[in-house]
Amino acid sequence: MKKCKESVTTDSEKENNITVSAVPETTPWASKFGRDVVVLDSDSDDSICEGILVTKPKAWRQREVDPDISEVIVLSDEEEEDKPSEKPQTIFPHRKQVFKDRSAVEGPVASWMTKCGDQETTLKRKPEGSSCDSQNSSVQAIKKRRDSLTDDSEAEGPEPSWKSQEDMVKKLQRKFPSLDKEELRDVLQEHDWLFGETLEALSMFTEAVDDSCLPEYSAKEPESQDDNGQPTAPEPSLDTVSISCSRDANKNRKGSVRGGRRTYCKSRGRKADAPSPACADQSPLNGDSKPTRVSQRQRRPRAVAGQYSGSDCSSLVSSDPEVHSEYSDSDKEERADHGRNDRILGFFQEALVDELMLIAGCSAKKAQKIVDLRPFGTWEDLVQAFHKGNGLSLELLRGCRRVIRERDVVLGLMNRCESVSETMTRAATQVIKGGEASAMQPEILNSKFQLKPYQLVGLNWLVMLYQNDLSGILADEMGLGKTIQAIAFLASLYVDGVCGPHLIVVPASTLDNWVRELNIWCPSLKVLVYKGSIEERKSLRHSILNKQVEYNVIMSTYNLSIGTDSDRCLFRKLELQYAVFDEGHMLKNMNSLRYRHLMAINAQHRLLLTGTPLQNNLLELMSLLNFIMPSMFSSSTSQITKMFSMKSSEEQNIFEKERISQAKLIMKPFILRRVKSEVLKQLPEKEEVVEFCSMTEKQEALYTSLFQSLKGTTNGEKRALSNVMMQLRKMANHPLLHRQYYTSDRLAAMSRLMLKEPTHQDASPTLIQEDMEVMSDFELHRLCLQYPCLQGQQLDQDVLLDSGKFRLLSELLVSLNDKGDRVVLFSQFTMMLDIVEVLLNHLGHCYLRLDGSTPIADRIVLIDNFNNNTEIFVFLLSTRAGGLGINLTSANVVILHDIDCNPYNDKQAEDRCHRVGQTRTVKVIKLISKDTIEDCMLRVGQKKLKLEQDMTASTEGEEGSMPEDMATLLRASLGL
Ligand SMILES: Nc1ncnc2c1ncn2[C@@H]1O[C@H](COP(=O)(O)OP(=O)(O)OP(=O)(O)O)[C@@H](O)[C@H]1O
Repeated sequence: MKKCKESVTTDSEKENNITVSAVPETTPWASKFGRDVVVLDSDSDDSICEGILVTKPKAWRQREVDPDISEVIVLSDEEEEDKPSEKPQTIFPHRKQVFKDRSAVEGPVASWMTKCGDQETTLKRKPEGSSCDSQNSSVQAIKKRRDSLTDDSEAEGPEPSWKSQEDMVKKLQRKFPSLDKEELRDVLQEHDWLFGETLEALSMFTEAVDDSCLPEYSAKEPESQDDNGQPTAPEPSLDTVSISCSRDANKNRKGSVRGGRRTYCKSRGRKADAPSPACADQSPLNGDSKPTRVSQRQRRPRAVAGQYSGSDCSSLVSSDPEVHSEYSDSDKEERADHGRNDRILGFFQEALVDELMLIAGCSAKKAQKIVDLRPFGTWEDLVQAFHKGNGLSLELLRGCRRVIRERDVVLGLMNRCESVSETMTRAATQVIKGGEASAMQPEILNSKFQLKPYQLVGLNWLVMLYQNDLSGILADEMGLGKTIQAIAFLASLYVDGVCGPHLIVVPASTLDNWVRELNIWCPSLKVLVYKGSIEERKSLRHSILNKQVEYNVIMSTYNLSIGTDSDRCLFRKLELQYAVFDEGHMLKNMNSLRYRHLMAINAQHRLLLTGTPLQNNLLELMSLLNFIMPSMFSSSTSQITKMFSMKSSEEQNIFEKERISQAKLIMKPFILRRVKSEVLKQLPEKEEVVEFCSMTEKQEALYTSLFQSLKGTTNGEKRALSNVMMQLRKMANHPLLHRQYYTSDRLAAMSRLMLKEPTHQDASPTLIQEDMEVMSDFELHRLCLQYPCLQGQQLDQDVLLDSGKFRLLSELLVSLNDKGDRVVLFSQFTMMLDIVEVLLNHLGHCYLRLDGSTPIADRIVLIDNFNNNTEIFVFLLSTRAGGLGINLTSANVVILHDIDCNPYNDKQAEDRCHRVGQTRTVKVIKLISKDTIEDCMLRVGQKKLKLEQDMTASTEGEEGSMPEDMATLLRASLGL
């Protein structure tokens, strides 16, 4: 073997991005085993494996105690790189330590761990009887960390415990029965869990009711009904709700519902006296002066009232004379009541089944019943139809109003976005009229390089956004040169006298590459890299704040820029012009702590760069939009969340399509996306091949037996299923990721042997065995290589190489090598990469390796080595560490040893080779273990990719016909 550089032994795998989604039983895999199948999905927060819960802090915080979980490993929500590594003290130091007892980690405590970056707060396995100490010490450690995190006066206060949060939500729900739990949780979160503030803010909602109204609004059927289903007892009416709400609203017509957003305004430094996000609607783009959000909420329904045709309708207004006399004296209110009922009537008359199902409590069956009962000529007809006999209740009418209100918010947002689009159209027309001059690249850009036509378009688009005081998302496909366009844009600002300071936040793995590109493309921009140890950063902060360093651009990573209170404080204080976020899809979760911290960065404008803006659902896209334009979106996040997280019963029906077109409309002004096939015609092809590998006989037997043993244990429980999936995935890839060769008897013998090692003389063999029991065969094999006393216990080479994928891979690599191809090979599992190394050594191939444990400084060196030294045949990369932002155009073959549950992660990985600079056809080979869980993952992944296609598809007839000339390109890119 010719291993070109010593590979680093990695940490145990971190499959911490897993959720479960159901796969129809009809899939071949499912039918083969005759059971429900779920597939792990990369966006979840945790996975359970063999009773060990591997979770993220947020998920753990939200998790109920699960008796199946014996141990907990809490990972960070953050990316795995560039965190200070706290090496655990274990019997086998390379293994991750675990919380022996989950009760040692309270939800909120765990949540604080997110703030500590990626430090895996873990416990040492201790002899029985001492576990208590360990638990205490872990709690101490966490508490200590928690304290240290709350030191900074500018830092947010600690979040209350999960239980207190729940209590607050419940209390609010009693007060605001029309709002659902998630919505209330959102608002509480935005108000930093200050109950009083939240209550005050919520009181401004038109839907607020006081406690005295509560019994009336409980969501239950009327006590008794007459033959027509009409309530015989006084029934809480929809309008009663609105009337008492109006009272609250009238009292509080001031400020924003989400006063918590003040935090944002405060953090915006120079914009501190600017209007709150809601007020930012008063942008020059929206010529009309905007009402406060409260009044917006009240007006919106009227603005679109009449959308549904209604006939003479009597309202469900309460017959209570007191209520009536007190509030119904306003003609306006009355008209509103009628309008509202008209719309409800119209909705029930016209909505599709899926739309009806948006109403809380409206099942598919009920929705179908409503459709069958049509037409409803009048309001009375409708009310009469909603009775128990029909399986319907009047509660559905109230629910309908909520749905209409949510739609109105989204509609209002769409209107605003449309108006922004119009302004952009005007600006684009001017750019086009400006001709060549507007298309030139900034003179301070290195003249050795020429921006490509579409990159000039991108540059102009960014300039237009800036001129219109908007932020945006440059979402070109991976490898089209987003980095370069962003640099060109900063250069153009510099030429126009806007010299910074700007901040560029990037994943650790791409930091050095960015610095290099900045230096090459625009040496005039002075770059300061904000990284290093806590001490080094402290000194940097001092220099920055005392203006002792000159710079235009500060470069930092996602973790370091918000790693500690002091880091966060720096970027809240600095008055930045632009904050650029590379791989902006990292901000797809608006509930994450990272999101909130980054949101607090004090920048006039934000620019997100991402090649995969839309990964799982429209909601993630909304999260990105909200990040860049909180002024536009923050008032609608709850509604948007609901609107875009609704599941439709049928795939791609009219309703689904409508939502996609709504999302398109909303994002249009803020997102620019081009794909390679449209703009980079000279780029060589990318060929994709799926290689279905039969498992080896032994592997197949093990897989089936594992499947059988897992079969009874799941009971359909989602979490248990995720455990099953992970175990099957491992087996489908390589049996050594499990443990079966090292039986318990063998481990008992080995643990006694271990006492011969000077390092383990005083250890307890029972504990050693206990530690060994949780290791995989491959880890144990490695242990045997490490300790002389275990020599002779190693696994044989044929066992190490016994996997279906290896059989195929061996042949494949030989033939690729013969052809002079160069390969990058990705795997999700670092341990899998370890085993692939064994194969490469066996075959004598020269290789390099990069994964999460590779020091940041070494990464660019490794990448350069690979790109420059054609002797190196294979580059092994973990999908997570090596899949983002790096350039490996010297390779022309990408092998995905195992696919990701999120196909966009695979796409990112593939495009390390398929990008500007590639001269050969790129072959992407996906290895799939035949008749295993991987089959399903592949299918589900393909489905997911469809959403992106739908979102980015041009209108009919335009596809692939994008012309190359500057003006038309610009028009087409902007969808004008
Ligand atoms: N106009 C150009 N001339 C020469 N080289 C270019 C040009 N545009 C881009 N490149 C090169 O192409 C490669 C890909 O560019 P870049 O890294 O900016 O793409 P990206 O869209 O940011 O990719 P990713 O989404 O993967 O981060 C880089 O090596 C870059 O230097």
